[in-house]
Amino acid sequence: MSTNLGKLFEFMSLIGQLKRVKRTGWVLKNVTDPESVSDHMYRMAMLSFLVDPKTGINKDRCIKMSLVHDMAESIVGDLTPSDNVSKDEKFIREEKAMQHITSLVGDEASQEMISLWKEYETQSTAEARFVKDLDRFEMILQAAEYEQLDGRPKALQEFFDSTNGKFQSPQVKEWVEELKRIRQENHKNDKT
Ligand SMILES: Nc1nc2c(ncn2[C@H]2C[C@H](O)[C@@H](COP(=O)(O)O)O2)c(=O)[nH]1
Ligand SMILES: [Mn+2]
Repeated sequence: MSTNLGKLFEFMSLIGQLKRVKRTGWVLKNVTDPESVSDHMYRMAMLSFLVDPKTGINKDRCIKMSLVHDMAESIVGDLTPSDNVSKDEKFIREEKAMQHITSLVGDEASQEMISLWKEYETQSTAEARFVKDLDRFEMILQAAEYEQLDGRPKALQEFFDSTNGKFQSPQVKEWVEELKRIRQENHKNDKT
C-alpha cells in the first residue's frame, strides 16, 4: 500500500474513532447508552441546514464547521469543564491532534479542516458563533432527551445552567426557549 493510501486509511480510522468516543458529560451523569462525539457533530451539521437565510450566515460553512469542530477528540478525548484542563492546555492538545490528523490527507483538505477548526476555536466569524450556539443547543436538547428517556426529570439541570445566557443567535435563542417550555411541560406531565 503506497504511503499516501496508508495515511488516508489512518485518517479514516482516526475519524472512525469518533464513533466510539462517548461524550464524557453524559458518561459522568450515568445516562443510558451515551452518545458519541460523532453523534453530537452529526446533529449539529443537520441543525446547520436550518440557519435563517436572512442572517447571511453561510450554511455550507456551518455544516462543515460542525463536522470538524470536535474531530481532535479522536486523539485528545472529550474534555469537560470538570476535567480542570485549562483552555490554553486544551487548545495546545487539540491543535497538535489536528495537525497530526490533517497531515494524513492532501493539502487542500488539510488546510480547509484546520481553517474551519481555528475559525471555530477563535470564534472569529458569524458562522463560528452560530455553530457555537448549535454546540450548546445540541447539548441541552440531548440532555432533555436523556431526562425523558431515563425518566430522570431535571437530573441534567447543570447543562441548562452552564449554558444560560450564552446564546447569541436570535434563532437559536427561540429554540432554547421552546426546548425549556417542552421540558417544563414534560416535567409537569411526569408529576401527574
Ligand atoms: N457535567 C457537565 N458536562 C458538561 C457541561 N458543559 C459541557 N459538558 C460536557 C459535554 C461534553 O461531554 C464536553 C464538552 O463538549 P464540547 O462539545 O464542547 O467538546 O463537556 C456541564 O455544564 N456539565
Ligand atoms: Mn462540541
